[in-house]
Amino acid sequence: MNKVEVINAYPFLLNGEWKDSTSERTIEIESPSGAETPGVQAMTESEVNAAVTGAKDAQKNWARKSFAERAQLLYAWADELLLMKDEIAETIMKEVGKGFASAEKEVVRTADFITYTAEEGKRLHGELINGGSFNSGSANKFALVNRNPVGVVLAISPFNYPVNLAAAKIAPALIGGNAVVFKPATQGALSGTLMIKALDMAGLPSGLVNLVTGKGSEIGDHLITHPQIDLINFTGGSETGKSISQKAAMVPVILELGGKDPAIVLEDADLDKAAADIVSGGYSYSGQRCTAIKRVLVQDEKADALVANIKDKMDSLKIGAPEDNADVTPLISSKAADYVTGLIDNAIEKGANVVSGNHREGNLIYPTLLDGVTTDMKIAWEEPFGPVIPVLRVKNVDEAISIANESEYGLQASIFTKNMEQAIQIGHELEVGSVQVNGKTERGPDHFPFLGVKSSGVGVQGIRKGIESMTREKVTVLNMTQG
Ligand SMILES: NC(=O)c1ccc[n+]([C@@H]2O[C@H](COP(=O)([O-])OP(=O)(O)OC[C@H]3O[C@@H](n4cnc5c(N)ncnc54)[C@H](O)[C@@H]3O)[C@@H](O)[C@H]2O)c1
Repeated sequence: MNKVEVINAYPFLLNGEWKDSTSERTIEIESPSGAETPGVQAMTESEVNAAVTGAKDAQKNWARKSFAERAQLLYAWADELLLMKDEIAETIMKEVGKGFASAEKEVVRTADFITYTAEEGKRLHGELINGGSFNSGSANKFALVNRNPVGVVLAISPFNYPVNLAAAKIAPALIGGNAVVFKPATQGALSGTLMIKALDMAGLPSGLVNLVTGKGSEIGDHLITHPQIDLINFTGGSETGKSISQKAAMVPVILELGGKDPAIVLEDADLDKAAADIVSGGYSYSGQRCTAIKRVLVQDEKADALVANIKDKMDSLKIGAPEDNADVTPLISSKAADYVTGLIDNAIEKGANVVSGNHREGNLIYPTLLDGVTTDMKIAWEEPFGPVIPVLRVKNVDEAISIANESEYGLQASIFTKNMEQAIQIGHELEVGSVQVNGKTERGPDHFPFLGVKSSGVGVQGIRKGIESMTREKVTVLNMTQG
């Protein structure tokens, strides 16, 4: 392979070669903490076309390989990633403002994800169905059901886990026999490029994964509507996701979108545990997580005690620079910080009490706790993607369920109670993909199924489900000669 050595802007990988764009345009990456970073190439439409057609060609050979052969590439990729752990973690830290220790964890988790995916792929054994088990069927018919690749997967990832959420699309796609066109988020593209460099070092066949860089708003539509894209696997905001799914027409989509995950705290809850989980679930990485706790619904009787407990625990949050491993760091952009400030201001205007926070230095928003939030405030419904938690006091369980379900989102929900039976009953009522009983909302471990309903997504991921979602069943019917 050629070396990735351009200083001003990273090259992209197209059909086995690291290249600069003929557009001679590059895109600057603005570091949230003001660190110096290179940019990425603004690819032209014809380069994007070459990425898709190159992937289409490479996929044919790859699909002929056995699961065990495909797994070898993934094992080697995981090894290379770990060798590059420090370099990638430093890039994540600078590019998206994540604390160094968390960035390192992201790389290690990604290597684990890739290795597990290789193992899981080897266990896709297919199925044999006997026709005689259907009343009017025949015992002389057998269906052999195998999983075949869909073809070329377009993987579009968000900024917040630029390595993990990208590999969570690429690895299952590859083990399933697909090729991938990978478009990272602009902030996240440097970490994404290094991750692909590791894959290239691991022996990636030419064209099997092509890297496309450029602004989503400029090349996104061209990519999504490209006739040789066979499946779109997107993680990002709900509005972008909805627009992608409309434009994709008959092309299957997997969408992991926004959330407004509630922590529902019942009167018998262990308040200390609930408060600790709300603080880490709501404020870590400044709340820039799809599964961050984004609202608290607490029964009136326990609200004062819970709010006081959360406030106490917020004192231990480290606020500042990603280089110092702070929990709360500057938000990804000034636009993102303005949005969060707007939500806080709207809540205060409408009568919410600031228990803690509401202080801003540049893009750094101090962890903010708002009490007395009511359903006429924007913060009750909108996803801040920042370090602010609204507390809504409810009369009873029914009101908590009703407010939880009124949201357009349905990613996850937490229920804190000692009554398991009640937790399970409430869980059944909640319109979300996953319910966490006595734990914060979070993704993973990565082999658990992961999905959102309503505006939070379409399709299921989580290692095995991800492989299944990016392959399709192929049925071969054997009609045996009658004896
Ligand atoms: N459900 C999940 O698993 C999950 C995980 C992480 C983040 N998210 C969500 O992602 C959002 C934050 O991430 P973000 O700010 O990077 O999201 P975003 O929607 O701004 O961008 C996501 C990706 O889409 C690309 N994009 C933008 N416009 C496009 C277009 N017109 N066509 C094609 N691609 C386009 C971007 O370049 C980026 O790669 C939050 O809403 C968060 O909840 C969801």
